[in-house]
Amino acid sequence: MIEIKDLNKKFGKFEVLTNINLSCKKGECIALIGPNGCGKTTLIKAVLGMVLPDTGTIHFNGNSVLGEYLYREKIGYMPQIGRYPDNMTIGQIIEMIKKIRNSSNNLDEDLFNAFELEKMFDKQMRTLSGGTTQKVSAVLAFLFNPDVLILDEPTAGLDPLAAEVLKEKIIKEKEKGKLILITSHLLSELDDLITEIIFMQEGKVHFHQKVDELKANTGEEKISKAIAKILKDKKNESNN
Ligand SMILES: Nc1ncnc2c1ncn2[C@@H]1O[C@H](COP(=O)(O)OP(=O)(O)OP(=O)(O)O)[C@@H](O)[C@H]1O
Repeated sequence: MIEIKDLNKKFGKFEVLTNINLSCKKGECIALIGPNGCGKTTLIKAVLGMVLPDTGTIHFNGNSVLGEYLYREKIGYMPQIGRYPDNMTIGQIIEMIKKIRNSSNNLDEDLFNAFELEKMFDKQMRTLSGGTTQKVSAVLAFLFNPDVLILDEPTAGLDPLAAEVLKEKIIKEKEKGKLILITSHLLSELDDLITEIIFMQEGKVHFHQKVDELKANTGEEKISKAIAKILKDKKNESNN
């Protein structure tokens, strides 16, 4: 579904992405993880066409994304921090996006209903708490029933109940065969969610593995412990 080959990106002299090769298939829920500043958001933005790579290719359903935009209709994107016009209300934002998208897909209002945004329809965006703004971003990402969901730290700022609602929704969409790409620093949250892990470090893909293999190889049940073990083993290898 998404194929990335030999991708490189520099900001000035700073190499943000180095020789990235990845293949992401439908039906998988893939966690993109790694330390702050390792290039996760830049990689996501390259897939969305918001960052232009210096070299390398990205294909979506077999077609190069370079210079294209229609493929984005198939992607629901929840940014790390959603920015919206301050004076518009929640209702106006949602209606505006619906008009712009003019989508023939059935609307998916599960999250809109679960987060009870109807009650806040007339609230201006500038008056919203960070968590409520996140809820608006989540609703918009899922609203047009996209085949692919790219969620950049989706539960950051959400209260535990809302985070659980979102997690259940992610699982439901994965089971429908969609591809879900999710970045998170909260590894404990990913345990019952994800099928694969891409671990990035300093702009490179350190490893891309199925969760089952990762657990079997490390003998750990928890993703956080399995990753810690791999990093520790690598460190020991390079010290010897
Ligand atoms: N437009 C830009 N111009 C210059 N440098 C940038 C730009 N966007 C990102 N960077 C730099 O690229 C590096 C990777 O940033 P990126 O946001 O992709 O990291 P991340 O892995 O998503 O981090 P975090 O976990 O903190 O969200 C950082 O050093 C960042 O400062």
